[in-house]
Amino acid sequence: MSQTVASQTEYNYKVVRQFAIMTVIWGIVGMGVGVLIAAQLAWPALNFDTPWLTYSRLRPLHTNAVIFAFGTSALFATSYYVVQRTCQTRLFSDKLAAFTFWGWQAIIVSAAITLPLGITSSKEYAELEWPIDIAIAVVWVSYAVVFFGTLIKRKVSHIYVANWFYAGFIITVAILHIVNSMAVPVSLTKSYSIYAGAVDAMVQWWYGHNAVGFLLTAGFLGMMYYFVPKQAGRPVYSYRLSVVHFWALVSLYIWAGPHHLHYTALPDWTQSLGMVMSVILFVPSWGGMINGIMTLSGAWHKLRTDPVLRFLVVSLSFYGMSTFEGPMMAIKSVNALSHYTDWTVGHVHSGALGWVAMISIGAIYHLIPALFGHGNMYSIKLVNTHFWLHTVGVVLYIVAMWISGVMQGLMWRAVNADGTLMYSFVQSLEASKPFYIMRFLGGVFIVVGMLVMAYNVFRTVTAKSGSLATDANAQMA
Ligand code: HEM
Ligand code: HEM
Ligand SMILES: [Cu+2]
Repeated sequence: MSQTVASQTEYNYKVVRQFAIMTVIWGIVGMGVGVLIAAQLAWPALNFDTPWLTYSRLRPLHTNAVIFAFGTSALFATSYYVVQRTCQTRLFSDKLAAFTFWGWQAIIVSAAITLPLGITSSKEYAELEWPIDIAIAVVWVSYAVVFFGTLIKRKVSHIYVANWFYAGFIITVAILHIVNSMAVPVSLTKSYSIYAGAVDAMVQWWYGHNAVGFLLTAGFLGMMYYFVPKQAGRPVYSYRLSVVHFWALVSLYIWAGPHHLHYTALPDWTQSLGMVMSVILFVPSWGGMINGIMTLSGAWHKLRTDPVLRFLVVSLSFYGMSTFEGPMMAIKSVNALSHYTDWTVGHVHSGALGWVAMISIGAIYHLIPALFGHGNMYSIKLVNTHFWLHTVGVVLYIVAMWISGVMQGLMWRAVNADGTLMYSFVQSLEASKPFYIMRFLGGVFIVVGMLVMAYNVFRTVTAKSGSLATDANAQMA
């Protein structure tokens, strides 16, 4: 406890606390909207004939809320924490850090207002209109100044590998966002991309794919390299592997975007290049996963008693699964079946709910007690309950989408002896309905888990200092 007080004066934990709490809140909101749109797909009456409640407007609200509010708040919280701890110095500027917090929250609120109103640039994961885009660029550059400023004034000579991944994520997202958002405004709420045709599509998916590679992957690998060793109480399995797979990952990811544009007007050689780079990308991805999982060598028994560690390790298994599935789906003949189907949506959520959400949830469970002066969460049992609710939910979601996705792909390509289509599109929708209900149920499990987390966090934050057990095993027994 005294150590915590000392380090609180030395480090800026306020901004970390703020982002950590908002991670939980935006997680509930973003995944709650996910459950709503999942329900709309099963029961279309839930669109209520109201423009701002229609699926088409709420779907981007979901993706923006989970990626840029939930996931990115987790990245802000953990990167600000990790960079201070590993550089043994306070953040470069408290004021600028506070600006990134309030600025980012303001951007999220403006997204939550404009998207349901139907104000959109129509570029996936970059829907926000130009005034908000400019605000994002300003906040992001401030984030870079705080992060790199802190790295520069570090008190140790070495730069810990987690910071390499956070640094790669911060720089690349800035470049992706600025290049892809270049547009000519025609009014305050409408603009047109400066790119046209196939070039516009390629820029968009260079952005979209690398948002996955650098935000949803590299950033969270930074998280992995700090929180997995910490929670396991073991050093990183191989430091050399971490550096090698960092450089391999960043230099390969950037080429793989065309796998989103197979069989389009994009030149064929570009599609093949994207395919090959995606297949090779499997290697550094698994390098990272193996390095994380092997960090548990000698600490495997802790998985039995520590649900926080379980969140972190299971997230790595999902990371391995989605980065095996992704290269496979990038092969043109496989993509011919998977594209436009729910298989893609299943792949997305094994990455998003399995990898991104689980590693974030694990990291937040590690952070909350540390930030609020406790040895542990209010209830380890409730962390365990959350772990199972989330795991069951993700499995229901992914399995439902695999089945409906492959089924859709096969139904759409089935032909009769005379060459006519065997099934109408509506028949494929009817066949999908049970799986949409199954996905909805998976989502309900997950959101209930998030509410359990919110209660546990609330009780931890408001507990009298020193009143919570410090030994996880004692609580579990
Ligand atoms: C309770 C949890 C969740 C539920 C029920 C849910 C539900 C959905 C639904 C119904 C869709 C639309 C699928 C379609 O168009 O057919 C969707 C799309 C999407 N969701 Fe989620 N979601 C959840 C959590 C998350 C999380 C945590 C993330 C990211 C960290 C995420 C990222 C995405 C993305 C990127 C898409 C777009 C996929 C694509 O275009 O292929 N979701 N989600
Ligand atoms: C080696 C790693 C990976 C490769 C090669 C890969 C490849 C692919 C491919 C081929 C698609 C389908 C494109 C289409 O048919 O439209 C796809 C979609 C997608 N993947 Fe991955 N993937 C990888 C890892 C991941 C991870 C770890 C995540 C999430 C954390 C993720 C998130 C997504 C999203 C959000 C989409 C849907 C984009 C959209 O259409 O809206 N991917 N990926
Ligand atoms: Cu991609």
